[in-house]
Amino acid sequence: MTDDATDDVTDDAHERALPGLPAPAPLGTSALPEGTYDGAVVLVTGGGTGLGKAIAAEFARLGADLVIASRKEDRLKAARDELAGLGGRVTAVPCDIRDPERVTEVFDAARQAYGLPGVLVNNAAANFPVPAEDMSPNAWRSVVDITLTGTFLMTREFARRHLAAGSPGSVINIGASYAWTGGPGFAHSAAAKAGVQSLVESLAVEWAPYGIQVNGLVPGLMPHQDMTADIRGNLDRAAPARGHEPDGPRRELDARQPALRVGAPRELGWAATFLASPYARFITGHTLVVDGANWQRRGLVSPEVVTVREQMGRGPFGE
Ligand SMILES: CCCCCCCCC/C=C/C(=O)SCCNC(=O)CCNC(=O)[C@H](O)C(C)(C)COP(=O)(O)OP(=O)(O)OC[C@H]1O[C@@H](n2cnc3c(N)ncnc32)[C@H](O)[C@@H]1OP(=O)(O)O
Ligand SMILES: NC(=O)C1=CN([C@@H]2O[C@H](COP(=O)(O)OP(=O)(O)OC[C@H]3O[C@@H](n4cnc5c(N)ncnc54)[C@H](OP(=O)(O)O)[C@@H]3O)[C@@H](O)[C@H]2O)C=CC1
Repeated sequence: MTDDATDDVTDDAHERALPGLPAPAPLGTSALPEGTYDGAVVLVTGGGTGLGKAIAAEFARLGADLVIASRKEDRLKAARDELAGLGGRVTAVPCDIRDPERVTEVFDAARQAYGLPGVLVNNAAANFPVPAEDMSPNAWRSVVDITLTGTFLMTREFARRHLAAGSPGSVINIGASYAWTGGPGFAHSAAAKAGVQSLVESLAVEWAPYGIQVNGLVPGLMPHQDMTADIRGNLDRAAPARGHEPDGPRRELDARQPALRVGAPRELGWAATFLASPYARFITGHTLVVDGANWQRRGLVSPEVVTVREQMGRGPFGE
């Protein structure tokens, strides 16, 4: 199984003789002992694509049985076959996390296959760039319902079942740093991710007495082949490709990160396997950011202001 991001420092970094942050360890290696997740069941929403699949892969390498859940059955099945090659068993369950009944069914299917998942990774989310003044009520609802309400429904079901069973569990919510900074052009997603962040802090306290950990995990820019056309288009506008390797490494993206490289999806997977492991049992209510310090990069004088409409190549409002 591959992950898409480059391990190399950029051409720009070479030109400027700066190394940037070191490349990650090779795909397929792990800091955790072999078999750390033997006998564990890990449920990953959106585990059929992108970062969710990369997270699922790292749990699988350490012995976990996986349940992956999302709406599109074809992608889920392809990912199931790919992930099964890593050792553990994998079950794919079609589910729209906005629907509480479907959410119940995912947990029923997981229990039937392997038992109650001990780890839940709330990775599924929705996002597309749109100026706020153009956003329809349904566009807002769709992103907030998937990203925030879906995360809550999954987490609530997970906790109810663990509370009833008297068993411990670990929840990891995948966030985004614009929960803290705001996300111009992504007002719906940024607001939803701020809500997801808040859930981490509320629920960690509420459920620690029962043995349930709730943590956040925030990826920086981690391009992958499953990125939606909308998000990819946004990146292309922000950092135009230099004209070759359309699906290859994007060195112009690397040059815009303090690390002088984007993140590799496996770097997020490694962080997730640590947070849910026996070596992180006193960590709860915490959000770990895996972004090479990109979100702290700002100054009193920043690049010239370009409105979201201009960034998106849209005309003036109302025309
Ligand atoms: C600053 C830092 C930078 C950083 C930049 C990098 C960002 C990093 C952070 C990344 C965060 C992520 O979550 S990345 C994850 C991205 N992945 C995904 O989004 C995958 C899932 N997405 C989807 O399935 C779809 O995109 C989505 C629309 C959200 C959900 O599908 P649904 O079937 O529920 O909804 P639909 O019925 O199709 O559409 C619902 C409404 O949304 C509207 N809508 C849909 N796409 C639209 C669009 N592009 N522009 C406007 N409006 C849109 C439709 O017209 C509908 O409104 P009406 O016409 O009024 O009815
Ligand atoms: N890639 C990046 O650089 C960054 C990503 N993130 C976060 O990382 C996470 C993964 O993003 P990424 O892998 O890039 O994006 P993807 O678009 O690849 O993943 C989104 C996943 O969510 C699933 N999903 C969407 N809607 C629903 C729904 N209603 N019910 C169930 N599943 C759903 C999709 O599957 P399906 O369509 O089959 O339902 C898909 O597998 C997200 O939380 C995102 O916000 C944050 C910052 C940066």
